[in-house]
Amino acid sequence: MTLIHDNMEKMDAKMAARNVSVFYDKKKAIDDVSIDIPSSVVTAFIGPSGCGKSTFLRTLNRMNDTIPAARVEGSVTLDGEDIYRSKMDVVQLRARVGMVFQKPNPFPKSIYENIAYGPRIHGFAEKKDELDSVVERSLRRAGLWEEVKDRLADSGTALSGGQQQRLCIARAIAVDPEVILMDEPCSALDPIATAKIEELIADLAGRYAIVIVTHSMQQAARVSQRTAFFHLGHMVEYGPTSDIFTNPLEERTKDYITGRYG
Ligand SMILES: Nc1ncnc2c1ncn2[C@@H]1O[C@H](COP(=O)(O)OP(=O)(O)OP(=O)(O)O)[C@@H](O)[C@H]1O
Repeated sequence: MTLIHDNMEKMDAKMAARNVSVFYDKKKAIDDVSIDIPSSVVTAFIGPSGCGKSTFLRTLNRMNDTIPAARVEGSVTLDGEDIYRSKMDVVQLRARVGMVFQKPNPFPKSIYENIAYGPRIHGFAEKKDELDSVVERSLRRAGLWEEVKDRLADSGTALSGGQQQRLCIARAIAVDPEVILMDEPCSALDPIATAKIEELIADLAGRYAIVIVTHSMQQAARVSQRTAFFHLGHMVEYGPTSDIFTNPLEERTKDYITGRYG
C-alpha cells in the first residue's frame, strides 16, 4: 500500500503503472506499485540503495526486457495504451520514453552522429539540412550547442563527463520524446556539471514528463515537484515534493529523510 498525499494537484497521467511487480528469477524486487506520472513536471524516485528505484524506472520503457532474469507483472500505460502489449514496438516506445543513464554513454562516434543517428533511423529527418537542424535544436535545448558547435565532428567520448551527459540528454531529445527517464544522471559528475544538469532538467520540465531516480535528497528537493519514496521494493509514500520533505506521513519516509538510514 502506498500512502498518497491527498493535496496533490490533479493532473492528467502521461503514464500510469498499476499493480506493478518485478521479479529477478524468484526474487521480488518491486511489489505492487501503482503510480500516475503526470506530464510537464519532474517526478523524483528516492529511497535507500537496493530498494528498487532503478528497477521500477526501467519498467516505464521496458528496459527490463534486456535483463533475461527480469519479469514484470501488472500494467503500464502511456497515453492510456498498454506498453507491454505484444504488438508494442519497443524501439518506438524507447524513443517516446527516452532514458539517460548514471554513466554518460555516448556512442563512440562524432558529436553530430550521436544526435543524428536516432532521427535518421526513426525516419524523422533524412536530408542533410533536416538533420543539421535537428542536431542544432537538440544541442541547444540540452544547453550544449555553444560549447560544441565548432567541433561537431569530434568524438562524443572526448567531451567532459558533464558535456557527455548533456550530449546523452540531447540524443534523447532528438527523437522527440514525451517522457525522459533519468537514472541517477549526476552521480558520476562533479558539482558544477551537476548544477548544469539540474538547470537543464528545470528547463526541460515544462516540455516533457521527467522521472528522475536520485540518491540525493537535496537534488530531489531542487528539481522535482513530486516525489515517491521507495523502501524494500514498496512505494511507501507519494506526494508533492515539498510535503514529502517537510511533512512526511510515514515513519519510514521520516526516517529516511532525516538520515536515519540509507
Ligand atoms: N539485473 C539484476 N539481476 C538480479 N537482481 C537485480 C538486478 N538488478 C537489480 N537487482 C536487485 O533488485 C533489487 C533492486 O535493485 P535496484 O537497482 O532497482 O535498486 P535501486 O533502488 O535502484 O538501488 P541503487 O540506488 O543502489 O541503484 C536489489 O536487491 C538488486 O540486487
